[in-house]
Amino acid sequence: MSRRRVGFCLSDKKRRQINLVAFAELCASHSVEVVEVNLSQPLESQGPFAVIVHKLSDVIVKAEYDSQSQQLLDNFQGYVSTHPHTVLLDPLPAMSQLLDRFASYRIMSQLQNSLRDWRISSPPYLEISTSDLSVIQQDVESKGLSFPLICKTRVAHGSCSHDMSLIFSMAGLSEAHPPCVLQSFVNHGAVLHKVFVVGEDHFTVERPSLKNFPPGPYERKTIFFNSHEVSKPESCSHLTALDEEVSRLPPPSGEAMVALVRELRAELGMALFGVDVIVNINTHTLTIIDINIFPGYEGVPQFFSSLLSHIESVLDHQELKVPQATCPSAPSAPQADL
Ligand SMILES: Nc1ncnc2c1ncn2[C@@H]1O[C@H](COP(=O)(O)OP(=O)(O)OP(=O)(O)O)[C@@H](O)[C@H]1O
Ligand SMILES: O=P(O)(O)O[C@H]1[C@H](O)[C@H](O)[C@H](OP(=O)(O)O)[C@@H](OP(=O)(O)O)[C@@H]1O
Ligand SMILES: [Mg+2]
Repeated sequence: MSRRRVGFCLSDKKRRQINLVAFAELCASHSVEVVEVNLSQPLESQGPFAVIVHKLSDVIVKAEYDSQSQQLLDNFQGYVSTHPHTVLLDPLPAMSQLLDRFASYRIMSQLQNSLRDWRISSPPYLEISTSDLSVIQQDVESKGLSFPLICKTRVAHGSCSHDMSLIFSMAGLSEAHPPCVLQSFVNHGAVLHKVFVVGEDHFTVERPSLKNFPPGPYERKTIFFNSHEVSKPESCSHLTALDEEVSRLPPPSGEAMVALVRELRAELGMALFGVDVIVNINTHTLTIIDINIFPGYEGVPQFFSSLLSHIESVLDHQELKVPQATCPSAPSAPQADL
């Protein structure tokens, strides 16, 4: 059995998106064995694994309310804690924090301090846990949020996590249903810059995005939309078509993206993530609006080669660190709970 065995644990949607057979063939030519992990079977008998690449966000979110998903997660965590040399891409605690927009927006907000020289910021936002309208309105006022506001669910993954709304007035805040975040909307000319990170590499891809709106507040009905209607490569709707032509803004500089990705890698401790950046049409400030776990990497033809390169660097590091345990067979002392 190859010492360089890599397990893949993907959601059905992700499995349809990634041609794992083609990736396994590429890996085989580099003496890396790719194995699909069946989460509903004991991992011990499917292992050993030097690395496990996974997107368990579905399971983690469902485990909150579904015992079968909790069982799958326990099965996975049981294997991980008894195989400390198996490297996860990415670690479960790091992934879990990005499932919560309260946590990920705190990270984006803190990044402003270390990226100030690069004129990289993130919009003012509020964590909403109350349905008391007067409290929400006071907080919007006191925290200096500016209308329009974009309202997003606290949970950042799963079926309802992409349903959002644009709120234009204080009265419209009655449609902000907790737990959610309110984030100042930043006019950016309907162009989104998706930064896809794969280990030491990153790739920036332009995407359609929400159009500009006049600064508020003003009486206008709340607009409800799904983010997957506005920022996919083929997205084209009344929400993404500019009402008036604006001069195209220069894209974020390569150096600024290098600085952003370096800070995010250090902060998150992750290898597979995406960050959404827009350019403020008034200040030309680079504005971080979202961080994603293991995104789709659509528009990144180098994804497979970059992923393999990162996996090989992890395997080489393991072989340097623990030569005999690259592909651990004997479980070691259990690790602290995740
Ligand atoms: N503060 C903001 N200012 C302006 N536009 C925004 C802002 N936040 C989000 N948007 C717009 O809404 C879209 C979806 O927002 P966001 O990326 O947070 O949602 P999401 O569901 O996490 O998206 P995905 O998971 O597909 O990246 C963005 O691509 C952008 O077009
Ligand atoms: O267009 P992208 O690659 O950004 O689309 C991603 C999206 O950003 C989110 O990361 C989705 O993940 P969830 O939030 O978990 O739904 C990705 O869905 P996935 O099922 O492919 O992981 C989109 O690809
Ligand atoms: Mg996004």
